[in-house]
Order: sequence, then C-alpha cells, then structure tokens
Amino acid sequence: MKLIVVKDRQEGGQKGYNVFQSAYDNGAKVFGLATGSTPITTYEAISASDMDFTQMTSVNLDEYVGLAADHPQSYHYFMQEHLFNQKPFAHSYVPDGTNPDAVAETARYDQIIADNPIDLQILGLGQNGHIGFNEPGTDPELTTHKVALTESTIKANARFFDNESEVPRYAYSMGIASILKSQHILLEAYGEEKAAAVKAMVEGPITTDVPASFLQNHADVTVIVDEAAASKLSR
Ligand SMILES: N[C@@H]1[C@@H](O)[C@H](O)[C@@H](COP(=O)(O)O)O[C@@H]1O
Repeated sequence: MKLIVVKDRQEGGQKGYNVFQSAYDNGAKVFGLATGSTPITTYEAISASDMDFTQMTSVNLDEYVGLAADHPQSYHYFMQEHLFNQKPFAHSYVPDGTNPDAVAETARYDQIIADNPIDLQILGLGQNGHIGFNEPGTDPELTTHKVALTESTIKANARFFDNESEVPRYAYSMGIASILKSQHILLEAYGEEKAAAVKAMVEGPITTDVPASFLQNHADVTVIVDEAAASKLSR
C-alpha cells in the first residue's frame, strides 16, 4: 500500500484528484465510485477541473435497498449531486435499490462489472473497517450481494437521515472480490474516528474482522489519510 498523509480532507481531495488525473491520463475508461462524506473533496476537485467523462463509464459500489434513485439519501441521488450534475458520464451504474429480487439484482450488477472492468476504484472506510458495505465477517470471495447493515453502520449513517429508524437495514454492495478486481484502488479516510480502522487495515492481520485489510492483497492501492486518521499508525 502506498500511504499518503495529508493535513486535512481539503488537501486529501487534491491528492485524490491527482490519482484520478493520472489514471485518466493513462487511459482509464471505467471509474469505480463511492459515496459518503469522504470522497466529496475529491469530487469537488474533479468537478472544478477540465476532466471530461462524457466518453467514460462509472460503476458505483453500493446502494441502500428500498431507496429509489430520487430519494435524497439514496446513493444515486448523492452521486448526481456531488459529481454527475457537474461531470456527466456516458454510462453510470449504481445498484437498483428498488429491485426486491436480490438474486436478480446482484447477478445483473456482477454482469455490469464483468462488462466494464474497473480501472480505478475509489473507496471510503467505515469506522468498523468496512469497504463499500462489506461489513466485518463478510466472506471475501463474495461478489455483489445483499447485506444486512450492522448496528454500528446504521448508527454512523443515521446523521444523514431525520432519525435512526429511517436508515435502511439492507444494502446491495459490490463484494470484496469485486473490489479487488479493480486495477488501481484509492482509499481515503479522514478524522480520528477512522484511526483504529486505518491502523487495522494497514498494519493488522488480513482478517474478515476488518474487511479493508484484504486490500493488503492488492498490488496497487493508494491510501490517503489525514493526520488524525493516521494517528494510531506506528510510524
Ligand atoms: N457504504 C458507505 C461506505 O462506502 C463509506 O465508505 C462509509 C464511510 O462514510 P463516510 O465517508 O461518510 O465516513 O459509509 C457508508 O457506509
């Protein structure tokens, strides 16, 4: 893993943008995208740039089950707001949270990823070490699957909803195996509340207890963290 420690998420966003720019300059055509507060500064830097994605494809990591694309807390909506309105792609794929047939939806999404191999995947990091919605205990061999969110993730994500009871209990998520197929991976993490997960991801054993630890098995991962998120690393 290549570790880059920055002052704050503003500087991290600029570095994240640089990673996108170099993938873009090297011919990347398919960008794997993530939601959450973490990638926002990177999306802002991309939005302010002259990068053109109108011939490119994006594939998002995950979506809440039960939320339609026009729901303000859906990941479809998030992407529209934070990136696609400013930088449209030729094709943008996000799992369909309104499809009640999990088998059909996850198979459909796996096919999309097979047809559009991801050149660069951006990731955030859950406080419990999750990536996408791959919670601790997830079988690393899984591709896209339906996930029951853990209590800690429901609590962490409740800040985006009016109250905790409105947070969906399930999501469709790319699996760890899907993520590891990406050619290059960029993970960003900011804030003290991510410090334990960052340490476990970078320095801990590779274990299903920390889904992000499987990134140690990937040959081309860039990790951008601020000082607070890096504070538990033994450097
Ligand atoms: N499914 C998303 C993850 O992809 C994201 O990394 C995580 C962290 O969110 P934040 O970046 O807001 O800390 O939240 C959600 O659970």
